[in-house]
Amino acid sequence: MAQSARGEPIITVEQLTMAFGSFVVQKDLNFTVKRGDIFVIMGGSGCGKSTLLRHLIGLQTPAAGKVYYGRESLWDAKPADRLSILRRTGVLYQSGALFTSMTLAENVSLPLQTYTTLPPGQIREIVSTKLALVGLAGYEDFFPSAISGGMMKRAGLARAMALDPEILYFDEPSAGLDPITSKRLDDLILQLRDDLGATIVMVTHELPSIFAIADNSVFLDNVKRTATAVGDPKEMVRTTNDEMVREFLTREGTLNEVALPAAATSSAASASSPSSSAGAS
Ligand SMILES: Nc1ncnc2c1ncn2[C@@H]1O[C@H](COP(=O)(O)OP(=O)(O)OP(=O)(O)O)[C@@H](O)[C@H]1O
Repeated sequence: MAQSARGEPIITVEQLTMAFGSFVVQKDLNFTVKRGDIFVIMGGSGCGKSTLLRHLIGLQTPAAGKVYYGRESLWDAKPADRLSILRRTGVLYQSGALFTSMTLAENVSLPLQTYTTLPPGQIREIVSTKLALVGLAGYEDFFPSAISGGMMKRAGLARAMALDPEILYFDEPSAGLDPITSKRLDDLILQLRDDLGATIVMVTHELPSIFAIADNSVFLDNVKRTATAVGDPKEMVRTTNDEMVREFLTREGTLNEVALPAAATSSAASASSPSSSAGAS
């Protein structure tokens, strides 16, 4: 795909239906991810967030509908073309998914060894650059068992970035991290987006993260089994008429912790109060 400017559509999902056999997980999904955005896939447990991620990264075939990268339809492309589309993406799995018997340098070098013919010296150099980008300079020879959970996530991130992807996918990056480490990871994700110009698509239900770093999002409703809201979550929390979306975005105890505009906080708080909820939708 030709390079396009920030803000142009990089992924377009059209009328996507996802199913396991006759069990429809989500139907008729429509949304666009713009280049340079941090896009969040959100929704309650079991609504299909990970399944959607699997459709976007080429691991699961749609029951119906399209996933476009630029103008190329991922699932209509020939296998070799699909592979070259997916080569432009990197994935950070929930656990960090590092190989425990390999050092951090060996883990990060894997995609480079698998997909490039670069000489070992150059691979070592790239690996050190990527580890430095995520704050792990000097940790090349450490094994995953010798570092913390947050560091493992960052090493996973360095590996996801090894091939300089245009799009980075994160599956619940903050899962299992304490709030401070999680906030640092958010800052790192923002910094990487700004420095590298990458587009980031992230599955998460961490409200502080969602409000702090998302530019855009889709909300998957696990009862209606379709997307009931698309947009910037900071706007969504103020403007939604959907009870489920509002409940998700104003979960008790979290509104005070996130940096919402004052108007959003008061509107969301009043919307969730018993007196106003009757007219909420
Ligand atoms: N391999 C599978 N076969 C059949 N059903 C599946 C399979 N994988 C997931 N499901 C079902 O599909 C639905 C969506 O699952 P998915 O893991 O995508 O949800 P999720 O939103 O990521 O959940 P969570 O927030 O709990 O991680 C669930 O009802 C799940 O039980």
